[in-house]
Amino acid sequence: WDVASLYCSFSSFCECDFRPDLPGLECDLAQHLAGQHLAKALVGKSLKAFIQNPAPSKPLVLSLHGWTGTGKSYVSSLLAQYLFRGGLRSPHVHHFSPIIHFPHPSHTEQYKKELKSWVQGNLTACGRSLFLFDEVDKLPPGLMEVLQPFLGPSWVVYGTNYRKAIFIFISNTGGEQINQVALEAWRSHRDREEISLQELEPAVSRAVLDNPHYGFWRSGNMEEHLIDAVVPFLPLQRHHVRHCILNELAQLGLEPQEEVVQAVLDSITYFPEGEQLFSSNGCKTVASRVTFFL
Ligand SMILES: Nc1ncnc2c1ncn2[C@@H]1O[C@H](COP(=O)(O)OP(=O)(O)OP(=O)(O)O)[C@@H](O)[C@H]1O
Repeated sequence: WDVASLYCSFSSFCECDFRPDLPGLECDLAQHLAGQHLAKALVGKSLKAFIQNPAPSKPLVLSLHGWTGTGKSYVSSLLAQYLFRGGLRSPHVHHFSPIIHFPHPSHTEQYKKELKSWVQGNLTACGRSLFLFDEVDKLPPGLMEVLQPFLGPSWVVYGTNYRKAIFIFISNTGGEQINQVALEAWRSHRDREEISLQELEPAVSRAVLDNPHYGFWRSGNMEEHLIDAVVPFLPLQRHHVRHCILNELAQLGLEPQEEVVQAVLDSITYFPEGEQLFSSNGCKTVASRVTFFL
C-alpha cells in the first residue's frame, strides 16, 4: 500500500487518477469510430449519467457484443484513455483475458478466489477502478459468479464502497444475431442508423443465455439486471473499412493514398457469399494490411 491508496481508502472523495474527459471521448468516437451509431450513443449516454452522478447507486456495467474486429476493444481502450490519466497503463485499469489470466479450466476454484480478492483489493485501493473482461464467452464457466456481489446496488461489500467502479465485458456472443438483423435491414433498404437497440437487445440476451460457455449463463447477472447496457456492435461494410484505413494512414502521419485504400479494401473478404456486404474480420487486419501495401 502506498500513501495514495491508503489515503484513498479513508477518503470518499478520492478519485485516484480518474480524470474523465467526456467531450474528448465523444469527439474521438465521432471522428474515428466507424459504423457504430448504437455503441457511440449508448456508451456516451451511460458514461455521462454515471460520471455526473456524485453518488451512483451501483457500478456501471457494460456488456459489449459483436462480430470480430468491429471496435469493441477499440472503444474500451478509448474509454480507459479518456477516463484515467494513465489510460490503459493506469494502475486502476485492470484488463483480464481468458488465455492469459485463466488458461486452465481445472483451476477455476483457484481463479475464483484470486479474482475476488483482486477486485476487492483494488476497489479498496481505488473505488474508481475499471475492470475489463475480454472474451467473456471463453472464461471458465462459473468464474464470473464471484463478481456478482460487486455489480449490484448494495451499499457496501466486504467493507468496501464499490459503487463508483466500471465493469466492461466483451464477447462475440450475439454477433451472428446482430449481423442477421443488419443484413435484413440492408435487404429491406432500411437505413443502418434506423436499427434500434430494441431490435437487437432481445436477440443478444437470448444468445448470451443460450451459450453454455458464457460466464454470465451460470452467474445469473443477465437475469438480475446487473448489466446497465447491452452494447451491440454492427458488422462493418466496405465504406466503414475505408474509414478504418484512413484512420490508420492518419495515425502513421500519412495523407490518404487511394491506391493503398483500394488495395486494402480489395484484399479483404466479405460476407454473405451473395451480397459480399460485411467485412469478415471487420477492421481487425487493417493496420497490418496498410503496412503491407504502403
Ligand atoms: N468500428 C470501428 N471504427 C474504427 N476502427 C475500428 C472499428 N472496429 C475496429 N477498428 C480498428 O480495428 C482494430 C481491431 O478492432 P477491435 O480490437 O476493437 O475489434 P473487436 O471488436 O474487439 O474484435 P474481437 O471480437 O475479435 O476482439 C482496432 O484497434 C481499430 O483500429
